[in-house]
Amino acid sequence: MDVAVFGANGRMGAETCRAVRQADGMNLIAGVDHGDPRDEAKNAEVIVDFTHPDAVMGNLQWCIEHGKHAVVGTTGFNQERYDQIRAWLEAKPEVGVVIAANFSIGAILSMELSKRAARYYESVEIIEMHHPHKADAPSGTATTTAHKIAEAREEAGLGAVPDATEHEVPGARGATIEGIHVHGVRMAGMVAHQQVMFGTAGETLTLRHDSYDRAAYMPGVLTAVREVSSHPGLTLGIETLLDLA
Ligand SMILES: NC(=O)C1=CN([C@@H]2O[C@H](COP(=O)(O)OP(=O)(O)OC[C@H]3O[C@@H](n4cnc5c(N)ncnc54)[C@H](OP(=O)(O)O)[C@@H]3O)[C@@H](O)[C@H]2O)C=CC1
Ligand SMILES: O=C(O)C1=N[C@H](C(=O)O)C[C@H](O)C1
Repeated sequence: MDVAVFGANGRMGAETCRAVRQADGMNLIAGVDHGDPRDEAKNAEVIVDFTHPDAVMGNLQWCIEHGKHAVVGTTGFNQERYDQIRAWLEAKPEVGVVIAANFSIGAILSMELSKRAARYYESVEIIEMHHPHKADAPSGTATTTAHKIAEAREEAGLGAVPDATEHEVPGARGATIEGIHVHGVRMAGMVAHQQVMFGTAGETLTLRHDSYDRAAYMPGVLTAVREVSSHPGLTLGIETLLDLA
């Protein structure tokens, strides 16, 4: 399988290029970075994107128009962006696009476990901690986790999380995503870490995941590269590809 990588010189792109080169049955035919022509990737069957929230939509439009399957790890997505991608895919129904905020198995399990735990706790908050070079906040993983928890809480009939705050320095309670407070830390020495804290009378539960090395993402990225052509349309997350959902 011929694979190209957009964002090839970046932290994740470089790791992905290494992983693809070493993977059985995969050839890295192009590594495209800022300023390089996308046409270098025109013979690829699958394109992996680890670029920037400002760049990824243009890259995806190009992939879909050129009939290329895409595996996207770049973050910064929202409903409007997903709707736009689905609209582009209407003209190319055979093309597969997999977008995952996190490819590491620990992060995926942490999101699944958070979804299961959500119904049992009146309180929940998310703390995401990353290296200081990250462009977006909150992280894509924290945003996705918050949406999953909010959905589970709604299904369970839970109301708003308890919070008596009346006086607040702006930002002190973090960002709010569907009613879930999300706090972001940017810290030298860190890679990617997340704590989901649940609380109810007399107890708390903390689900913590730590990524220490970008190698953690590669099994998930390679699975998505292998599977994307068998999943036409837009797939969000790799849970279904891993038989987890
Ligand atoms: N889904 C997941 O599991 C993970 C997702 N991520 C996400 O991946 C993205 C990249 O992260 P990271 O590798 O740390 O970031 P980096 O800044 O290290 O890498 C991004 C690379 O993309 C390049 N780039 C920017 N625009 C374009 C473009 N239009 N075409 C081609 N290349 C471009 C950048 O070049 P330049 O610097 O010159 O602009 C840079 O080399 C982020 O959104 C991050 O949140 C990160 C880790 C895991
Ligand atoms: O920028 C990063 O490093 C990461 N980005 C992703 C995100 O925004 O969730 C995945 C992981 O947290 C690392």
